[in-house]
Amino acid sequence: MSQPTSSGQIAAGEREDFQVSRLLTWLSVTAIAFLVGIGAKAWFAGHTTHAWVLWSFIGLIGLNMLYFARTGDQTRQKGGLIVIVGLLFTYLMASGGESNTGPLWFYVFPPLLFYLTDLKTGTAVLLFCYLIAVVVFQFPGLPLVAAEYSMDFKIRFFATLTFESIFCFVLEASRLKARNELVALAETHEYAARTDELTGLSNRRDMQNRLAMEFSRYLRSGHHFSIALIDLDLFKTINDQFGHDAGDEVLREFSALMRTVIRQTDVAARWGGEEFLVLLPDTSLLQALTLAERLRSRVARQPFRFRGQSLPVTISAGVCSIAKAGSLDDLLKQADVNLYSAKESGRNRIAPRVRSQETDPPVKPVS
Ligand SMILES: Nc1nc2c(ncn2[C@@H]2O[C@H](COP(=O)(O)OP(=O)(O)OP(=O)(O)O)[C@@H](O)[C@H]2O)c(=O)[nH]1
Repeated sequence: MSQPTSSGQIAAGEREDFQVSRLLTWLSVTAIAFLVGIGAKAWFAGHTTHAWVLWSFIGLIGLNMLYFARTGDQTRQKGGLIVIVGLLFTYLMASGGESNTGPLWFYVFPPLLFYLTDLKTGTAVLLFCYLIAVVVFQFPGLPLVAAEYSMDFKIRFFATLTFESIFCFVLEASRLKARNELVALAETHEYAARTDELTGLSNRRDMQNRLAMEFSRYLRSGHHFSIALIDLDLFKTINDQFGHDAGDEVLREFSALMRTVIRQTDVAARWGGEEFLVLLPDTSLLQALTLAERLRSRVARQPFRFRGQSLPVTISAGVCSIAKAGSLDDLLKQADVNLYSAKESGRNRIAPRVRSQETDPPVKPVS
């Protein structure tokens, strides 16, 4: 049987993906605008090669955006952006940028990295970038390394960058913790809103939604479905004779038994009090009657016990197929009429009756 599922969780995931995707686009566009600006500044300062290198990064970012627009692959888009930005910062560090201020751009990296990746990957990439920075700073004679920095600058650069990185790590860790707690809380509330507390089955509201969905599926594609409205016989007597706790236990035990009898795709709900509704997708009336009969006979044979006492539990059910009804209201009304008729004919039975149904003794009302 399908238990209440978390459709909200999927929607939240999609919303988050959409937000990250918007942020990536915004970041890419901002990076392009900056590169255009600082490239132009370098150009007018006479550093034409530097300007061209900066502008070539615009092409890489543009290609990354284009790739995402065509494939929708957000993971690769993130990876691509991190690699491009990493390369850009390495270049700025090795070349010194303008007036040896290139490494200052590195401060943009830690928050970006921790937001776009998880904490582990972010830390690993950051440590790798630190390593590159150490190599560039310590070996100014290496090919492609054109800048040389004073010892004071290097110490302050690493000290402030380390402080910023730790700060970003802690902030991102607490952001993730708060987010996960919120998601868990939302899931708990959503589950509670769809579930009957006593039995763990769907509640009436959830069942009404599912019935509406199944009915529109039927209207759209002609998929038939049936319902069984089930009522525990003389339940008031059980409560009166054995106590309310015994009644609760019967409701729980019956629900557990019903779960084992119906299919994964069927949905069982507590419709109210001691009444249950089972939705049987892609099921004809005859198949639904067979299932209801199987459930009835399992309940009749199952020994229900509470604190050492044996409880007399049987069920009656009214079954109806959508093929016999013009609307959902009509379907529910007909199932109710059938349930009434099962009760009238002596309880512990299913209506409408088919010849194959077993005949267990009817339940006698206790006066
Ligand atoms: N223990 C318990 N009892 C409940 C709960 N919800 C409803 N009931 C009881 O279920 C009983 C239903 O009684 P009736 O509607 O008279 O029906 P019945 O005794 O089952 O008789 P028939 O339906 O005619 O077979 C009432 O006594 C309600 O108090 C519940 O959550 N727990």
